[in-house]
Amino acid sequence: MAASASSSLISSRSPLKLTSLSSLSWKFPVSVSLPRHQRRRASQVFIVLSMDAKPTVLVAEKLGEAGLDLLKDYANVDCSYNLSPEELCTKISLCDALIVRSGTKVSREVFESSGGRLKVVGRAGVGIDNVDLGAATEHGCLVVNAPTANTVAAAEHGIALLTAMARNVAQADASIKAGRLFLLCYVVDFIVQVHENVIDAGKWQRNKYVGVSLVGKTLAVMGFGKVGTEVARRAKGLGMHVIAHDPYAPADRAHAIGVDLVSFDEAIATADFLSLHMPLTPATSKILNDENFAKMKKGVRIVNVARGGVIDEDALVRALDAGIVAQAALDVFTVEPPPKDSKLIQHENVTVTPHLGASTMEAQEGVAIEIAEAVVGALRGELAATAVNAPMVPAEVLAELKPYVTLSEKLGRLAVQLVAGGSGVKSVKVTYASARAPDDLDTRLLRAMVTKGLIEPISSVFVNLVNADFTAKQRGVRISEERVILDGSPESPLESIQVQIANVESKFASAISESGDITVEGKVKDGVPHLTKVGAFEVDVSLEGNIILCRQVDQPGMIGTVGSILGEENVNVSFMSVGRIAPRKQAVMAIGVDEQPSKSALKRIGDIPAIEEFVFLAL
Ligand SMILES: NC(=O)c1ccc[n+]([C@@H]2O[C@H](COP(=O)([O-])OP(=O)(O)OC[C@H]3O[C@@H](n4cnc5c(N)ncnc54)[C@H](O)[C@@H]3O)[C@@H](O)[C@H]2O)c1
Ligand SMILES: O=C(O)[C@H](O)COP(=O)(O)O
Repeated sequence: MAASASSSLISSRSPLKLTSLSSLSWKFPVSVSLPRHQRRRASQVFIVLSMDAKPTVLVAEKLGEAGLDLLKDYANVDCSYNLSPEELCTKISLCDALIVRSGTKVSREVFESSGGRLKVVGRAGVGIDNVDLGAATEHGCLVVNAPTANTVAAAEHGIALLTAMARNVAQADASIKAGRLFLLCYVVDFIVQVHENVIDAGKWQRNKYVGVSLVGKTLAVMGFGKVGTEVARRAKGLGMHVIAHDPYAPADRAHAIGVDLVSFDEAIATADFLSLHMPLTPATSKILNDENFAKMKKGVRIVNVARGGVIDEDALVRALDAGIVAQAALDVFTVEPPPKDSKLIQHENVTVTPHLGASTMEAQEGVAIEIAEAVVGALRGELAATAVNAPMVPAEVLAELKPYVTLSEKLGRLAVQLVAGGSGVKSVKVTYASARAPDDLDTRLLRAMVTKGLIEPISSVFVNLVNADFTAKQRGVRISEERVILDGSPESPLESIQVQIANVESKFASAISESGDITVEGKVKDGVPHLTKVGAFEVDVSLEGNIILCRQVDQPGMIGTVGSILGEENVNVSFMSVGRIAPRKQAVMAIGVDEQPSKSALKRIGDIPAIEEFVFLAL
C-alpha cells in the first residue's frame, strides 16, 4: 500500500447507547414499523421483537403442558388445533411463532400470509418434511425442531412393531375380538351358547398365527441416526445380527455397538428384517420400490417408523401379494391418515399404527419442553441450537463473536453507502485476518451480517442469518470470503475484517483502494467495533452513531473548523480521527457524530476550501 497511513485519535466521548427497544410497538414488527435508522440499531443477530409486549405463539397441534407453561411465561399462547389451511393462513398474520407436529402443513402460503411477522416455526418433533424450508428461509423465518426428545420413543415403537409383527400380535388380537363381536348378533341365549363355542374355537387361531423368531436373524437398519442407533442397540439385545446402511454415518460409531455399515444393495439383499430410519428427502423418496423389492430375500419383513414416503406403497402391496415381503409393520404413511380403502392398510399381512412413534407421555413432555425453549430462545434473538435452516452456532462461540458480528454488519453498511448511485453491487469480498486456524473460526455468521449490512440500506428486505445467503443470491450479489492467517496468539478470534466491493464507482473517491475496490476495514477494540481503514487511509473511529468522512489537504486547524461547525449545529461529536499519507498531503478525516447533521451543516463542511470531498454515512 502506498499510504504510510499514520492515524491519530483526536477526541473521544462516551459511546452511544443503543436505542431502547422498549418504545417499539409490538403489533408491528420492527422491520416494518420503525424508521430505518432505528431499526438498524435495534436489530439483533436474528430476530427483532419489541420488549414491552408479549409475542404471540400459535400452537397448532397438541403440546405437552410443561412446554405450554414455558411458552406462557414469555408469550401469549393461542392453542388452536385442527385449523384448516385457510384458517392457518388467516391466523398466522397475527403470530410471531408457530408450533406444529407432523399433522400441520406449513406451506409457502403460510409464510406468504404471515406478512413478515412470523419469525419462528417450531416443529415439536424431528421430521421437518411438513415445513416448506425453502419458503421459510426466503422469508427469513427460522425453523427449529426438537430432535432428541422422542428418539427413544420412536425406537421403542420400532421394536414394538418388529416383535408384534413377528408374532402376529395385532392380527391375533383382532381375530379374537372380531369373533366375540360377531356373537352380539345372537339374541337367544341358547343359540348364543352353542355359537359362542363354535365361533371362539374358529377365532382362537393358534395354528394360523404361528410367528417367526428374531434371534439370529439379520436386521438391516436403514438410516443409522438417532432412532436407527437406538433400534440397533435394542435389536442386539434381542439376539439379532444387526447391519446398517447410512451413507453419512461414521463406521466407527456403528462398530462401537457391534454393527457393520454396508451398502444399500447389501443391506436389502441380506436382511430378514428391514427397519427404516432415514429422513424423507428427494434421495430417499420411494427408495423401497418395485426394483428394490425384487432384490430382497423372499419373505423379508419391513418396519417403518420413519416416513411413509420412503416406501412406494403400491409397490409394497405388490411385493406383499407376491410373497416377497412376508409382512410389514407401518407407523407412517404417504398420506396421513391414509384412505380408509387403502389396500395396504387392509392387507392381512400388514400391521398399522396411526403415527404413534413419538407418542409416549415421556416423549411428549420432553418434546414440548425442548421446542418451547427453542422457540422462546429464538424469539429472544438467541441463536437456536436446533435451527434447521440456519447455521447452529454454539452459545460460547456466539458470545465470543458478538462484537465482530456488529462490526461485520456495520462494515457492510458503510461499504454499500460509499457506492455511487447507479453502480450495481455484484461482487463483495470479505477478508478475515486471524491467528486462528481456519477450522477454528466459523465465519458464516459474520458473512451473513456483512450481507445484512450491504443489503438492508438499499432495499426493503429484512435480512437475518436465515435468509442472508438466499437474499444475496437472489439480488445477484456474490460474496466471497478470504482468510489471512496471522502469526501470533489466537486468543481473540479476529484481528480485522475487511469488506471490499469490486467494479463500482464510489461517491467518496478516497474509499477506493489500490485494488480499485471500495475498501473498508475494521477491528474490535475493547469490545467496541472500530473503523480502521477507508481505502488506503488508516483512521480510527468507533462505529457508533453516524460517520462523516472528509478528504482534505492535511493542514492545521481542520479538526477545529469542522468541529465548530458541528458544534454550532448542535451535533455531538463522539470521535475524530485523521489518517494521512504524509504530512501536508492528502488526509481522510473520520468524524463520529451522534446525530444526523442538517443539510446546511453538511453544506458548510463541504464549503470549507481545503475539503475536497466528503460523505455522510448512517450506521
Ligand atoms: N414415527 C414417528 O413418530 C417418528 C418419531 C421420531 C422420528 N421419526 C422419523 O424417523 C426418521 C429418523 O429420525 P432420527 O431422529 O433418527 O433422524 P436422524 O437425522 O438422527 O437420522 C437419520 C439418519 O438417516 C441417514 N440418512 C440420510 N439419507 C439416507 C439415505 N439415503 N439412506 C440411508 N440413511 C440415510 C442420515 O445420515 C442420518 O444418520 C426421521 O424421518 C424422523 O422424522 C418418526
Ligand atoms: O418426526 C417426528 O418427530 C415424528 O414423526 C413424530 O411426529 P409427531 O410429533 O407428529 O408425533
